[in-house]
Amino acid sequence: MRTPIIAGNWKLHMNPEQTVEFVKAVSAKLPESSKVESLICAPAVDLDALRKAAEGTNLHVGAENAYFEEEGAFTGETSPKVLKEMGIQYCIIGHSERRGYFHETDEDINKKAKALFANGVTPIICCGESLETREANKQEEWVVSQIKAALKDLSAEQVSSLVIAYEPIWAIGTGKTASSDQAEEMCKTIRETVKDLYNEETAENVRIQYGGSVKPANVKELMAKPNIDGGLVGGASLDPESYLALVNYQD
Ligand SMILES: O=C(CO)COP(=O)(O)O
Repeated sequence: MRTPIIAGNWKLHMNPEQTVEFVKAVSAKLPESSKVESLICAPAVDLDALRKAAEGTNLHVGAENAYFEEEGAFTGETSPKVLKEMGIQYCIIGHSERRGYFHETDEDINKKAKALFANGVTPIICCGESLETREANKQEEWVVSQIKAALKDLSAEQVSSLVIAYEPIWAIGTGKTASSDQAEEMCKTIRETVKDLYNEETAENVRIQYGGSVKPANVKELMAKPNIDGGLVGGASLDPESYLALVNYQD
C-alpha cells in the first residue's frame, strides 16, 4: 500500500522565524506518518530552521530545488550532498516555475534526480502541460515525454521510491483546479508509463501527487481517486490551519 503524501511547496515565501512559528502551530496536530506523510518543502534559506523545528514531530522536510553537482564553482546553487548532511529527506525538481523562469530542461531534471539519489535524498519530480498544450489535446504525449526523460537510466528500485507530481501549469495559482477526473486520468497515464518503462511492481509502488490549486475544500475528492497518492500544494500550504486541514483530510 502506498502511504499518501501531502506536501507544501512554499515557493519564495516565509523566513526562518515564520518557519519556526508555522511548525509550532502545526506540530501537535499532524497525522501519524504511517497514515499520511506530512511534508513541507521550503526555500533553502529556511531549511536549517525547518529541520530543527520539525525534529521529533511527524513533519517531514524537503527542499524546493537542488543542483546536479555536489560542489564547485556554481554560484548560487544548492548542493544535494549538503541537503543530505542537513537531514533533508525530499527535494522537488523540475517544477514548472523552474522550467519556465530558469530554463531547466528535461536533461537537467534527469541529472538532478541522479544526483539526489546518489546522496540519499528522494526526488519529487514535477511534470505538467501548459494550457496551450491541453487545448491542442497533446497533454498526454507531453507528460509522458517529460516522465521518460526524467526517469532515464534510473533503476526500478529508485523509481519505486520516488514521487512524481502532476501539476498542469494552467491550474497553478489560478484557483482553477483540474477536475478530479482530469487529474486522475493523467496520474493513471503516468502510472501506466512507469509500468511500460519498468514493471507492474514499480508502477504500484511509485507515489503520484496532483498539484494545482489544491485546497482543503477539494483535497478529499482528489485523494479519493485510485491513482492520486498525494498533493503538492502551494498557496494553501502557507497557513497552518489550512495545511492541517489538508494533511488531516481523512478525518
Ligand atoms: O505549484 C504548485 C505546487 O508546487 C501549486 O501551487 P498552488 O497550490 O498555489 O496552485
